[in-house]
Amino acid sequence: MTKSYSGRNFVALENIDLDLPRGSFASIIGSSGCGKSTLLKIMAGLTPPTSGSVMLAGQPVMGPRVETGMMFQQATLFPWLTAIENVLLPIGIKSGKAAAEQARQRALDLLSLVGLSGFDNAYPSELSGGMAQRTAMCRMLITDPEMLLLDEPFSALDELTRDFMNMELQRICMSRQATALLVTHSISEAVILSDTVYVMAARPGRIVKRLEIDLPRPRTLDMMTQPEFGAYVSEIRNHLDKGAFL
Ligand SMILES: Nc1ncnc2c1ncn2[C@@H]1O[C@H](COP(=O)(O)OP(=O)(O)OP(=O)(O)O)[C@@H](O)[C@H]1O
Repeated sequence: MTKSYSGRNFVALENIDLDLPRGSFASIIGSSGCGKSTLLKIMAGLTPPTSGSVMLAGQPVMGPRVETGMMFQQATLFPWLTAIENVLLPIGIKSGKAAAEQARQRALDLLSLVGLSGFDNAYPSELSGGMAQRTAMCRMLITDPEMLLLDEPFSALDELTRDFMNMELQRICMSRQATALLVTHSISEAVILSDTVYVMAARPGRIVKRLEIDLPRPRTLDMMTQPEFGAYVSEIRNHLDKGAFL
């Protein structure tokens, strides 16, 4: 697949070929501007590729689909809706108010799954950054998507909350057999979560390395201290553009 931005006569993505088996977790890591977000938008059906296509369960992706859930760096909750109203929003938009009401218990279950029992009626201004991202995670999961597209979802969180959320994400993906594609700037996050890490380089945006991470599941945070983990981190670092990471 390729993507050019015609107005700028600019090749944002060149010869991108990703294969994400059902239930697998892949990460994309690369320097700023190498096209990671563009790739995710194409996968989500938010923008078309210039050539090539995206297939989801054998069907071409022609536009946004309910089978695909997305999360971004910011929680992007509506401030005038409570946590549970935000979670139910995708159901309301897709199937109407009555369907959203019927899904209420499922939304409560999801909030409880991510440790937000009792916060269903809280407004976003009453939630911490981590709690807001957990609410956004519930909003993504309420439609039971097969495919999760995650654009640096936890990068604005402190390290402890981020580690916790990453382990939650793994647990949810494993229990639902969801397929996930994560964009991240963190090498260790990519290694601890992924079955496959794709390293991208810029101008034009392309994949320069595909690395299989052969660590057992479920992954645990203490694996980060193991020599195999360190070896994966070093290998990825070697393939990244010099100076792209601090
Ligand atoms: N709508 C657009 N029109 C023209 N050029 C664009 C558009 N969107 C992105 N680009 C260009 O495509 C390239 C890739 O952008 P993209 O946002 O996908 O990169 P990224 O790897 O996600 O960057 P970052 O890590 O900084 O978020 C950049 O050079 C950007 O300027």
